Amino acid sequence: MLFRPYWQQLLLILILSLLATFIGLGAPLATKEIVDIAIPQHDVGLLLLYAGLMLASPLGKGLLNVWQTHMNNKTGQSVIRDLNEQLFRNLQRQSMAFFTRSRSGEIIQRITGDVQAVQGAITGTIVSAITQAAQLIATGIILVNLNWEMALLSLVVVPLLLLPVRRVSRLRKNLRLEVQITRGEMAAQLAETFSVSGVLLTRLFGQEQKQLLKYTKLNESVKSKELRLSLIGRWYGMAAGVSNPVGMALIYLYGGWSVMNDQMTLGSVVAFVALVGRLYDPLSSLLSVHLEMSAALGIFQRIFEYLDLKPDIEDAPNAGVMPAVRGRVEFNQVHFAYRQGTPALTNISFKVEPGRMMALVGPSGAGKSTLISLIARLYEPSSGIIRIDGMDIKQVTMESLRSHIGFVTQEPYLFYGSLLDNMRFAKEDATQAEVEDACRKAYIDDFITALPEGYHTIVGERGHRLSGGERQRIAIARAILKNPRILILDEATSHLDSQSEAYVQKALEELMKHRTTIVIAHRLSTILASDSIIVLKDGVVVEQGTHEELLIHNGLYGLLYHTQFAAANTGIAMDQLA
Ligand SMILES: Nc1ncnc2c1ncn2[C@@H]1O[C@H](COP(=O)(O)OP(=O)(O)OP(=O)(O)O)[C@@H](O)[C@H]1O
Repeated sequence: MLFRPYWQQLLLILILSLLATFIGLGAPLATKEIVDIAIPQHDVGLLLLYAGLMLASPLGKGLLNVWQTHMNNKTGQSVIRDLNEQLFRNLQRQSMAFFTRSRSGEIIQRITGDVQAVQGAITGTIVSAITQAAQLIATGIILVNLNWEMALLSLVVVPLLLLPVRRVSRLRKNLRLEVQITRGEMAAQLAETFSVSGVLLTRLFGQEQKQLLKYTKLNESVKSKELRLSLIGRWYGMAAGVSNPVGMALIYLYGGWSVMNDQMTLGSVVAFVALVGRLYDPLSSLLSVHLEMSAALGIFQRIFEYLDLKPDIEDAPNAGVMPAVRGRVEFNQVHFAYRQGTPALTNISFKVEPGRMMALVGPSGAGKSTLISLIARLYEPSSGIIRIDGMDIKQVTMESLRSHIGFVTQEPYLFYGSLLDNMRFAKEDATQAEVEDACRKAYIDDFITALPEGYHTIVGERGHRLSGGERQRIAIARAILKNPRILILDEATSHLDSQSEAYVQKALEELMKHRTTIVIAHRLSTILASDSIIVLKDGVVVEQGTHEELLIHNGLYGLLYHTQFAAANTGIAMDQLA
């Protein structure tokens, strides 16, 4: 499948190999003529001719080999490039659920390590198999023509080579797979241990030794398995090496006896022995190709598992582009579960009119984050419909849907790069002026321009050089730049100092203007500013209405509200009280 686009190159390689093989066969045949004809007949001219042929033949073969090896590598490298790209593409299509159940280090290892592990098999083995097979066939034909009895005799050793192959290849396949799985675990551990949060956690809990031990164990296991892998290969190589002289001895015995009885010329025997070498070489190479391939097979399976991975959420076949919207958001009897049997959301229904603001409140784990993630189709409801301006979000492309939605999360992520690049993630072609304008509206422009490198300041992998409040305002500026109709906000629970808090609050007010906003609210001011409130508990809407209505009702919201008031001065967020 991977080689299909390169069939022309493969054909050319095959032709080049056949040509090289035939040209290479000239040397032993010339030996036969020299021994049988030129020397006995004292023909100097013929001797010179065949001697010349003996030189020309390897030269021609060598030149063709250089070209063919280049073609081999080119095809192999192209296949690897395609494989890498296809893996990347397919990973991009996967749903959030896939990434929450995978370890990021393992994903990286699968793309880099696994592809690297089969690189040898792709560039070297698959293509060299063609060459070796060509040489085997060409030599075989000539041998049969020279003397078919001896040709048969030379095959006596073949079973010796073939017998252990099955067992050896199964052993190697399993071992190679185990090595790759262990390497995946190592990569995952590396990624988790050396992430900023991982390092912090390890240091604070003094777990360095324990982690080192875990890593050492994995490392040691890779070493011993690699050693076993190569040892198995060596034993097999030795068995193959011993079988060659056995074949040669048989041929000399039979050939010598035939010459003594004048049934064969000496030249034929010499040429035959030289040619048999060319039969055994590709034969053992082919078998090593087989071994190499079977070892790589397990890894290929892992790669194809990733290539064939079907995304949980895909665009409908007839999905259209969501046009400009006014921003009416509606949930109709929506159910959702991360795992079957444990519902995270049950029968959720509500409407938010364009430009209005709805607050989500409720205890921790109630399903607030889950609910907002469904709007951008990060997860798929098990039943029910979510509509934007009356359009079922499943009937439009995810790209167009998400282009109308702005997300500001509690832990805004910043890629490694300049602040400007990070801002342009929201709008690729934004001019510097547009970026600055958005930052001004998000009350972060002053801070950025005061930095020595201003908008060109590099922010770390997770923006760790910035404080929580600054990061949030950057995220808000990013959303302003994107200018979506629908805004989804997860208000930070982490406490900012009152000045940062005021800045973030002002930035948010700017951002929410004229947009439909759904906010996971932790601050009373946000709740009071909302047009409607939904109270979630255990994935169910327990109360729904305006602040006044809910207060009169005096249920969970009433409780939350009063305790919030009581705690207002101590700065405890609403959900922590529930
Ligand atoms: N990826 C996931 N896989 C499985 N279960 C999950 C996943 N994400 C969340 N949950 C579970 O779903 C439930 C709802 O979680 P959710 O994060 O939506 O709650 P929340 O109301 O936003 O809580 P908080 O205010 O503490 O952030 C929780 O019981 C949580 O453990």
